[in-house]
Parts: sequence; structure tokens; C-alpha cells
Amino acid sequence: MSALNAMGIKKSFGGQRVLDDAWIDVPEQWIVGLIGPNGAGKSTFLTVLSKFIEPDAGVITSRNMDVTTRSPHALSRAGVVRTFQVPHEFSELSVMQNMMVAVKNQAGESIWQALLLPHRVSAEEKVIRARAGEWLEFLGLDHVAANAARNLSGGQKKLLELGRALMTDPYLLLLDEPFAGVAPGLVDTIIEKILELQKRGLGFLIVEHNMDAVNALCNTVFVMERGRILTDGAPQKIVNDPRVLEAYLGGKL
Ligand SMILES: Nc1ncnc2c1ncn2[C@@H]1O[C@H](COP(=O)(O)OP(=O)(O)OP(=O)(O)O)[C@@H](O)[C@H]1O
Repeated sequence: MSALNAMGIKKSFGGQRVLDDAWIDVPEQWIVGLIGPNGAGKSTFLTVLSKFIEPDAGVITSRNMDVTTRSPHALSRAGVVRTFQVPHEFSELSVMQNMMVAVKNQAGESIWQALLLPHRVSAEEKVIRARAGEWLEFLGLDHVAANAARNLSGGQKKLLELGRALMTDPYLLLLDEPFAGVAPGLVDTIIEKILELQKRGLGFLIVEHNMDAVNALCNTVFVMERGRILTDGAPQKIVNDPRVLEAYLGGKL
């Protein structure tokens, strides 16, 4: 069974075809990479797969459910959650508060109340706080839990973005350039956390330019060029494929 499968995806903007019969398959608990030159359509594909924009054609399924017409909200409630190239944290809230407001279902709304009226903390909110604390510890952010999110480094913001996604209990995470703007030391930390999450049962689809990270993480890689999937396979095979080298400017990955 696939955590995510998409076939025949087409998308045009103002007459420009950006996705042209694009496809992908993410088996359960796999880490799948999506690479390709700038402007190939990777982010657009991720945005279509997470349903933030509608495809013009094609079918998207997750765990054998047709999710083509679902809203992004419904998809994330089902367990498929995306993160953004530029993290979407609430900059004035603390790191802990950011984690707590990310929870799905009704609890998320009551958390806002709890933040505004801190003396009215329900048992449910205590459970959510404890879970947020566990994830922050896992991600190495527990020491900054009380800090305003705006004061985090670029890499810490990426970790917080991952933490906020984890608060929704996903089975598949779609990550858009999780290593962009991250200091080298934190790149290794994020790689380690993703591999640990895979061991705990999560799958990932990762759009990324950092080929060292792709090599370290991915079970398989899809290469996109001008809105189409050029080829797919193990990272070692992909980086030595002359068609892939040609697709990149300068013929070098
Ligand atoms: N909302 C939009 N309206 C018009 N054109 C768009 C829109 N979104 C994307 N495009 C165009 O689609 C093409 C693919 O862009 P996209 O950002 O998906 O590529 P990418 O492979 O993610 O590139 P990069 O690696 O540089 O992030 C580009 O030509 C872009 O200008």
C-alpha cells in the first residue's frame, strides 16, 4: 500500500504547463526524494499533492483512498501533512505555544483559549502540553520552549516546523526544502531526526537541492524536469544517470 500515489497530474498557470503528466509513488514508511533543476515544478507538485492547489487532471490516492478532491485540511486530518520552504510559525508565540496550537481536531481551538486565559487549563490541554514537550525534547528544542519563535535560528525554525507537523500525528510528511538556510551542523541533526521518525513508522516525501542530504536519507528519488518525471530510482543510480546530469545546468549535481 502506498502512503501517497499520484498519476497523470497536470497543472497550468495562465497557459503555461507547469506539471505535465507528473506522477509519484511513496510506499509506506519510505523516504522519497523529489529533485530537479530550478523551475522544474517540484514545489508546485508538492503544493498539488498537499491539495493547496487543485490539479487540472490526474488522480491522487493515499492508503488506497482517493484524495484528489479533498481539502488540505481534510488531508492533514487524515495524516498527510506538508511543511513549507519558509516556515509558517507564529513569530510572537513561544515555541511551546506554536507546538500546542498545531494540534488537529477541536483541541486546537481550545488551545488558543488556554493561551489567552492561562488559568483555565483543561486536562486535555495538559496532555497536549506534555506531548509537545516530548516532541521538543526529541527535536532538541526543549531548552528554547519558552522563547518567542521569532528568535530561533533558521535551522531551529525548520525543526519547529517539523515539530508542529508531528503534533498532528501524521503518517506521511511532505517536506519542502527542509535543509534550505540551515547551518551545516543542524543539517546532520535534521537528517538524524528524520531517520529516527522513519524507524517510528513515518514516511516522507522531500523536495530538496542538498544532494548529500538526499543521499543520506532517501530510499528512492524522483527526478523532475519541465513538469515531468524524467526518471526514478536509488540515489546512487540517479546521480550517475547522464540524462539527470544533462537536466541540470552545467551537467553537474
Ligand atoms: N501560482 C503560480 N502562477 C504562475 N506560475 C507559477 C505559479 N507557481 C509556479 N509557477 C511557475 O511554475 C514553474 C515551476 O515552479 P516551481 O516553484 O514549482 O519549481 P521548483 O522546481 O520548485 O523550483 P525551485 O527548485 O527553484 O524551487 C515556474 O516557472 C514558476 O514560475
